[in-house]
Amino acid sequence: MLLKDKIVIVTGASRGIGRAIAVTAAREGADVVLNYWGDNDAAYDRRPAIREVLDDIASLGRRAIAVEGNVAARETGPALMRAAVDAFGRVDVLASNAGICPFHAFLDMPPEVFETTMAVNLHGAFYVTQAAANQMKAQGTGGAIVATSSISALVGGGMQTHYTPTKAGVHSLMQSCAIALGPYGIRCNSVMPGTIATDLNAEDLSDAGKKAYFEKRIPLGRLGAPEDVAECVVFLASDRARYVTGAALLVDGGMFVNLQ
Ligand SMILES: NC(=O)C1=CN([C@@H]2O[C@H](COP(=O)(O)OP(=O)(O)OC[C@H]3O[C@@H](n4cnc5c(N)ncnc54)[C@H](O)[C@@H]3O)[C@@H](O)[C@H]2O)C=CC1
Ligand SMILES: C[C@H](O)[C@@H]1OC(=O)[C@H](O)[C@@H]1O
Repeated sequence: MLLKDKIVIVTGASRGIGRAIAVTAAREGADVVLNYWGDNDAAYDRRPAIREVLDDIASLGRRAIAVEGNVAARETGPALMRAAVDAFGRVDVLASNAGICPFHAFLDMPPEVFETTMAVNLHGAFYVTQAAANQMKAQGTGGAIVATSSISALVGGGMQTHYTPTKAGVHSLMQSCAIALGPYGIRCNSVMPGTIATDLNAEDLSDAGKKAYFEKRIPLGRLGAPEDVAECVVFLASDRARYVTGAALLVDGGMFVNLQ
């Protein structure tokens, strides 16, 4: 088991990639703190989603608690660490995954859409990472932080001008944190998923032509599944990746390299 008896915090764990990370970590022997934001789940009509994740983890024989909190709020990171320590005694791994992508054109982008996307995706990742790093440093046991960046850190999207800079920022955050936290034995890496079928892009991909375009562009011939990403996060969080820090792993079925 890759994460036997590790304590893992996952942000954005009620649905999609975060849910898969949480369940995969539990399958690999971890106990898990599940962060989520009910307002976001409600926007997708999925408000009880976290209950299913708690049940999945219990059925694997591992422990989990759910802690609601908007990662964009500065106090959420420290609150997550307190909850983890109260329930399980320490923090070994953070999967900083929560994110939003409200597709919108650039020229008439409402400032609140831009600012909320920055606040959740980038500021949220910063504050939760900072809180986890302080907890791990105080424990003196090292740790691993894996952020969900994106292929969008490397390439653009005309309806994602507010989103792609947050994913480049998350990638850069992990690179700089790898330097800042290496002396404490804390490794920092990111995954860069391509197009993974989740609620986040279900509406966008309901355009059959767009979905077919992606499937054609991806050498492996299919959209990603949340579990495809989760397995890579668990690897980077595990001791198998003990000499890997500051790295970014594309998990995109080969889409990025497919020029022609
Ligand atoms: N789906 C895709 O194709 C890709 C997704 N990503 C990234 O993966 C991450 C997860 O995305 P998906 O699973 O697709 O999304 P999703 O919409 O399926 O799930 C989002 C999760 O984040 C939580 N959340 C939303 N806003 C939050 C907030 N303010 N505070 C705390 N939790 C919040 C929700 O409760 C839910 O658990 C995001 O960072 C996204 O940018 C990256 C590349 C591709
Ligand atoms: C939500 C999009 O389909 C998805 O998000 C990303 O980060 C990927 O680049 C895709 O564009």
